[in-house]
Amino acid sequence: MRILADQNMPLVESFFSDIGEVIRFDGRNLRPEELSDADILLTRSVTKVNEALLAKAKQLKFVGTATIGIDHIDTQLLASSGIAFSSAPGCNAIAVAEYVISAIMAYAQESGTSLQGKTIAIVGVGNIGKCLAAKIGALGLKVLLCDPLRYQDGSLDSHIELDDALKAADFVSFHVPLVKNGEHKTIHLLNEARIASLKPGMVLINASRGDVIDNQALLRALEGGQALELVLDVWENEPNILQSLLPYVRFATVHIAGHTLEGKARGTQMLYEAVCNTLNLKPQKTITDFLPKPSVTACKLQDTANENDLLNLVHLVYDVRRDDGIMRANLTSQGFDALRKAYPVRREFSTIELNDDSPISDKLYQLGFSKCSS
Ligand SMILES: NC(=O)c1ccc[n+]([C@@H]2O[C@H](COP(=O)([O-])OP(=O)(O)OC[C@H]3O[C@@H](n4cnc5c(N)ncnc54)[C@H](O)[C@@H]3O)[C@@H](O)[C@H]2O)c1
Ligand SMILES: O=C(O)[C@H](O)[C@H](O)COP(=O)(O)O
Repeated sequence: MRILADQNMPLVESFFSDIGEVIRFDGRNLRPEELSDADILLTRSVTKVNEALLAKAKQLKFVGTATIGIDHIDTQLLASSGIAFSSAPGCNAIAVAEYVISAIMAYAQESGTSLQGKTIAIVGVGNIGKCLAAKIGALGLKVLLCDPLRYQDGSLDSHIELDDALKAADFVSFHVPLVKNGEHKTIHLLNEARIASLKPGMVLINASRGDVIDNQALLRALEGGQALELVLDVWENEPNILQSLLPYVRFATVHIAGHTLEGKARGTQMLYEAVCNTLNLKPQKTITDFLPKPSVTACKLQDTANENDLLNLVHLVYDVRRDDGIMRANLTSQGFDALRKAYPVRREFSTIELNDDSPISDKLYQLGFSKCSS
């Protein structure tokens, strides 16, 4: 069994070496000939799986992407070709939610803004949006949910129209899939007219897909003096992004919101389970067999702990400004993809255990920190 796997996918050898020979490829430059004798193809988001790529595949049984987004995969083609397919729904939802939390707290700290009573609109309330909504109340933010599809199918009790959310909220965070056609298309969901309608000074966060915001229209608005705060993890036309946006962005990162060690490893595990299912094998391994122990695993909170300590703990685990600094310092010399490949280790809040008897313990648990096991 020949298993082709993206070079940026962790733990493939650990999970798959009992199933077949693992051959690594460069995700942006995979050639159709490389698939001629492949049985399994494991990608991340940068490989377009389409008719041209599969032209020479003769024995492909399974295609998997260790990501949540599937806009790079022609799923209809796979179905009509009898090739099993799996993505990794929710694998990095916690990582993206923690990215947004870190960014909002860093913004509040830098601007001297109190978050108490401020409003966040979450656009797209699937795995990530729900995860974020469950956590963000710990910061005192009021949550508005915008997801017409989930409201229509009855899985959401409340829904605010996007145009109303954009005028009302203090923070707007996008968590929609990239959909290019149809009634609920999301390409340029935030178009020129909607950008013009944004509440002045609003904090706009995009960790979904770059094409959800018209980047050129955004740049024109900013150059024209529109007052906006921006947190951008995703960009139109990655890896060749519109660099002239950068000076206007408070926190800019190279599409790494989902890149915790746990988030990426969960993606690989989910594909391992899907391949086992396709091949009628019993899965034997989980990420806990392979993930390294974090360097900090517990903190002791005193009864004097306060909101400042909450901020410090969040940023002890993950401060988005580390990644913003890396992007600004190295984008021109190293390029977008190289920075993604060399992404430093990042762990999730849950890797830290905290005692339950401090004034901020419950809020930190809500954000995702763990309770002391002893
Ligand atoms: N930056 C990153 O590193 C990163 C990581 C993971 C996922 N993502 C992106 O985030 C997206 C969302 O992830 P998810 O796990 O929450 O997906 P999901 O499929 O669980 O949820 C997406 C939600 O968006 C809703 N939606 C669709 N069209 C909408 C519209 N026009 N307006 C409002 N809501 C709409 C859907 O009804 C659904 O509830 C992914 O598709 C992916 O592109 C980015
Ligand atoms: O959709 C996703 O899951 C994310 O966008 C994913 O984290 C993208 O990362 P990549 O596959 O490009 O490493």
